[in-house]
Amino acid sequence: MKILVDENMPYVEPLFGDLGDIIPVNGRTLTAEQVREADVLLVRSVTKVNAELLSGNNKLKFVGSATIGTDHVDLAYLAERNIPFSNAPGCNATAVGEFAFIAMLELAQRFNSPLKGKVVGIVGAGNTGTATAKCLQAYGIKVLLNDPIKAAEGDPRSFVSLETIMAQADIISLHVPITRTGEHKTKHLFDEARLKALKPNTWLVNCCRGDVIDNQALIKVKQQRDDLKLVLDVWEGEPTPLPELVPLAEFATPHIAGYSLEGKARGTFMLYQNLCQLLNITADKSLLDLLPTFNIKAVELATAPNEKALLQLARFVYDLRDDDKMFRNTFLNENGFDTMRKNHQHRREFSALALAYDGQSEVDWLSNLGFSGVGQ
Ligand SMILES: NC(=O)c1ccc[n+]([C@@H]2O[C@H](COP(=O)([O-])OP(=O)(O)OC[C@H]3O[C@@H](n4cnc5c(N)ncnc54)[C@H](O)[C@@H]3O)[C@@H](O)[C@H]2O)c1
Ligand SMILES: O=C(O)[C@H](O)[C@H](O)COP(=O)(O)O
Repeated sequence: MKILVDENMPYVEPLFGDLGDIIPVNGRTLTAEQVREADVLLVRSVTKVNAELLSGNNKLKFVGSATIGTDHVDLAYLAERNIPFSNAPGCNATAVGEFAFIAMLELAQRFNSPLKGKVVGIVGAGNTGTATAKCLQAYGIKVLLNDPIKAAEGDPRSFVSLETIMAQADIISLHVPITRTGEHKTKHLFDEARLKALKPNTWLVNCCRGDVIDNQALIKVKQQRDDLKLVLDVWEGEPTPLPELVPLAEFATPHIAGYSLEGKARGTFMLYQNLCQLLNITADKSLLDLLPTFNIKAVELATAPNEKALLQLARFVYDLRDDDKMFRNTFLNENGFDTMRKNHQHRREFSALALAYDGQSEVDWLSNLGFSGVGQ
């Protein structure tokens, strides 16, 4: 069995090695010719999976995408050809939630404006939005959720309108899929009018898809409004963001909010489970065996951390400033965006770091935030 795999998918060999021959490919430049003889195709978000790519292959048994988003996949075409497909919903939700939370802590430190006490509006309350809310609520932050689709489905959480978020939130974090049609379409959900209407000193965080914000309009508005602070992980026109926009963001990264080692491993693992199920074989590998031990055994806390100390703890796990600096220095290089993604040293999630402290109840919130070992 020929298994064609995006070269940026970790842990393929230990998981799929027994199932067939693994052929790593560049997902961005993958051609129909390369795919012609594949039995299994495993992609990430940069591969357009459609008739143009697949029509020359009549033996494909499975397509998997180790991502949450499916906007790069023509699902109707796969269904028409009866080619089973699965993605990996939730695989990198914790990674994105922690990324957004850490970015907010970094902004708070940079502008000497504590996160504690602010109101955060989350637009899109699915896997990544909920993971972001979980971090914020663990830290005692008031969160407003906007998700008209979930609200209509009867999700029991409280939801507010986008207008309420615009009026009340100090920070807005975007977690919607990109959709271009329909009542709830998200393409340019933040257009010029909405960007202009952001209340003074709003922090806007985008870790979902670049085109949810009109990037040209964002440049225009941001040039007139220094009070707005931006965290941008995703960009219109990836892998070529508008060069004027990058310097306008406080933190700028090349679509790596979901790049935790755990998140990427989970994505590959979910595809492994789905393929095993399809082939009717037992999935006997374990996700836990894949992950290396973290390089810090435990951090002993003498007191419950204040916000500054919390950021220090978070930086043990992920120092966003490093990725931001590297991105600014390299995004204009040829293939700079993709090269940084390919060579990215995936960070760990909070759960990799064990904390030790004597008075458990004072730091319960740290385990709710995801750190392990607190009070054990
Ligand atoms: N930067 C990254 O590395 C990264 C990582 C993971 C996911 N993503 C992107 O983030 C998106 C969200 O991921 P997820 O796992 O949370 O997906 P999800 O499907 O679990 O949640 C998306 C939520 O958005 C809601 N929604 C849709 N349209 C909306 C609208 N107009 N207004 C408000 N809510 C709306 C949906 O009802 C859903 O609950 C993905 O589709 C993907 O594009 C990016
Ligand atoms: O949709 C997703 O899951 C994310 O956007 C994903 O993490 C993007 O990473 P890629 O698949 O491009 O490596």
